[in-house]
Amino acid sequence: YELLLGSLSRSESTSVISSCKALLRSPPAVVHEHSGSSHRCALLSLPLPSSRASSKTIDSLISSLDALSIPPLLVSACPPLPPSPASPASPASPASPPSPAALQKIITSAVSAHVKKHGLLSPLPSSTSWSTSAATPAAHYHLDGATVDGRWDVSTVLALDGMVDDALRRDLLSLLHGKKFDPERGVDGRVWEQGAFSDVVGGASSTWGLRSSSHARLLSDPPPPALRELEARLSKLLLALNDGASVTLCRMPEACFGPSVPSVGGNAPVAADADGGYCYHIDADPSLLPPSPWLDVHGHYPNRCPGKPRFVTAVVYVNEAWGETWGAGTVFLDPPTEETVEVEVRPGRVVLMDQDITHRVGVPGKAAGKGRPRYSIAVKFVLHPAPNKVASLAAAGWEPKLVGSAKEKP
Ligand SMILES: O=C(O)CCC(=O)C(=O)O
Ligand SMILES: [Fe+2]
Repeated sequence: YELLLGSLSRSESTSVISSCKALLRSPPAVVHEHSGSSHRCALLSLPLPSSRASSKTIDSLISSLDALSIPPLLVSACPPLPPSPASPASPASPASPPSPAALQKIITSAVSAHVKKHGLLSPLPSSTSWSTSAATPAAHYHLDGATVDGRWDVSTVLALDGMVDDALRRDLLSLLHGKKFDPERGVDGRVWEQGAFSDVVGGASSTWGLRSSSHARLLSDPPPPALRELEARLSKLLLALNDGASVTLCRMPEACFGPSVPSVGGNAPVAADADGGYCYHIDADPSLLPPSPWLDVHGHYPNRCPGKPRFVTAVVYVNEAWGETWGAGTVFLDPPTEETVEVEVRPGRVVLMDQDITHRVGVPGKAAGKGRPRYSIAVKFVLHPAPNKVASLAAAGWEPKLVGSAKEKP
């Protein structure tokens, strides 16, 4: 049998081979290694007696690789490939490897089958009558400055007004409370429950979280029309900011984390949460993902790596009204310098942010009243860039304010 594995660096394939050696009586031969595409791979020849034995061996091989934190993409396990249509001059031996072009073709089609099977690339619609010229930047920050792989890298926070008008904001808000309920009076107990939400793994919390039935409504497929419209506006804006068709906005697929980390959430902080109810957290970091079908294709990489999907969250503040002194803005932290910036809450404001930024939900001040919640809906996306490019979140003319380590560009 031949085994085609993807997402392998040279050192990863060395580990794969030693794992195979440990599992099989005779070690596999590396038939071919290919690194000429974004899907690195190795084609290994395994001495497997039958298809039943081979699926068992392959399962344990994959588990042992998972245990080693090596993300393999098993793209095919099949009887040896026929020799490539070689030129008549080359010897037609059955052991001769397929040509790089033939191998590339096999990999490409195996990878696209895997991508399709796991819903890793489902572009969001961008058709909407909303005009991107309505979007205006209310705040724009760069944080987390660092040289990554020889490139100066910063993360972005961009607050946009004019994306969610009053009608859309009202429809989004109505996803968070029942009909005829006045959302300014406190959370709707049919939609929210206390302690259902924690923004850090294993965190205990007395804050309000969506009940699972309300959460399921937000996550429904197709999405509620208001969410669909929000996503279409975002998608249209990002296409415009990145010169047309070169980027693709998708929901963060379930195949990244499984169902325990959903792509849509709601928040309803109240003044009573001031005593440590909300913690700093990151939403996700593609360099720290657990083993998953997503990891098998994309591997680990730093967010904003050229050519790689960028993990981005959009937070929308959906209250009917919000007083200037009521606080509750989202707080963003630059860990190396501990500098923070806060984006202020305005009804309908959208905050776009890199998911690896350390941030926390803002809690309303006493002036907001004891029980008045500040509502937000947070949607997680992956933004696929053009080949070898970093997809942009802001227009060229929208000058960022540099925060903390972002000022330290060498
Ligand atoms: O509502 C906010 O201020 C931020 C929301 C957030 O960080 C989240 O839902 O992960
Ligand atoms: Fe968050």
